[in-house]
Amino acid sequence: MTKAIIKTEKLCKTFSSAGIQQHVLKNLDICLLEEDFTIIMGSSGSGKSTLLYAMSGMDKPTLGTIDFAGENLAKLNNDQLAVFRRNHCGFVFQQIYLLDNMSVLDNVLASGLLVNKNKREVEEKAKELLNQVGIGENAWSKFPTQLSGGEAQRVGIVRALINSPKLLFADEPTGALNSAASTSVLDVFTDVNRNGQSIVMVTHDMKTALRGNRILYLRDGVICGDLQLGTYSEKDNVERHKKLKNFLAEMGW
Ligand SMILES: Nc1ncnc2c1ncn2[C@@H]1O[C@H](COP(=O)(O)OP(=O)(O)OP(=O)(O)O)[C@@H](O)[C@H]1O
Repeated sequence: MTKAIIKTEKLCKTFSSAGIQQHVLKNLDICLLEEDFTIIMGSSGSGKSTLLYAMSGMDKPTLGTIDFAGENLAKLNNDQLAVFRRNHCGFVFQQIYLLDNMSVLDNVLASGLLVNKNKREVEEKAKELLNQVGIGENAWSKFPTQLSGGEAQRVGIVRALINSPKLLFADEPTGALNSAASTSVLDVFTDVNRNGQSIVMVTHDMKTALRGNRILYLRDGVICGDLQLGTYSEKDNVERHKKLKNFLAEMGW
């Protein structure tokens, strides 16, 4: 049976500013499964990024618990959380901040060596992953400013994967890319998920959402829809598109 990778119970997040409280996440009980490619959708301001940050331990919940692969995140102090994130989470954001003064390969190695001190092993893995996402040897010594947006994002994905995270978190990873670059980046996510990597991704984009096998819809801090789409395949895209479109229409998207 597939195991849960994340389980939240009564997860709440409230922001306070100028004496006003905003309840952004409201009593969320969510279970994400290993090897799933879960998509989080919802209108702007519904709490998607806040949920992603809470589940990854980047931000602490106001109330409730998060169990991440058997670890209760509430029991970890800030330093332990930082180590936990480094060892078990990968992050891909809309803007990829590669270090401009380092080559492509060194950017990836810098992250890998934080966890594994064996440079030969890390380098081998970095090269394998770079090849896997279509960043060939001729690009390894390039600097980030010499890359296209899509290439930089693919390097960002490799950097996020170098420490074999249990879960890859992505927040609008194709938001800044044109259509062709976005497709090549989505193909990478599809491939890594097919290799067993669990992914949870926030997106506003239907084409991106179609890559997931499960769609959670967040409205006003509450999960109000949960669609099983089945595993992505290039073949049944019309059917998937129809199913997702109907679901989103029901959600009032
Ligand atoms: N650090 C913060 N301090 C105060 N309010 C915040 C903070 N982070 C988020 N919020 C508020 O929480 C609400 C939800 O924000 P969040 O970024 O999670 O929404 P979202 O669904 O990801 O939106 P979008 O699709 O526009 O990115 C917003 O009203 C936002 O202003």
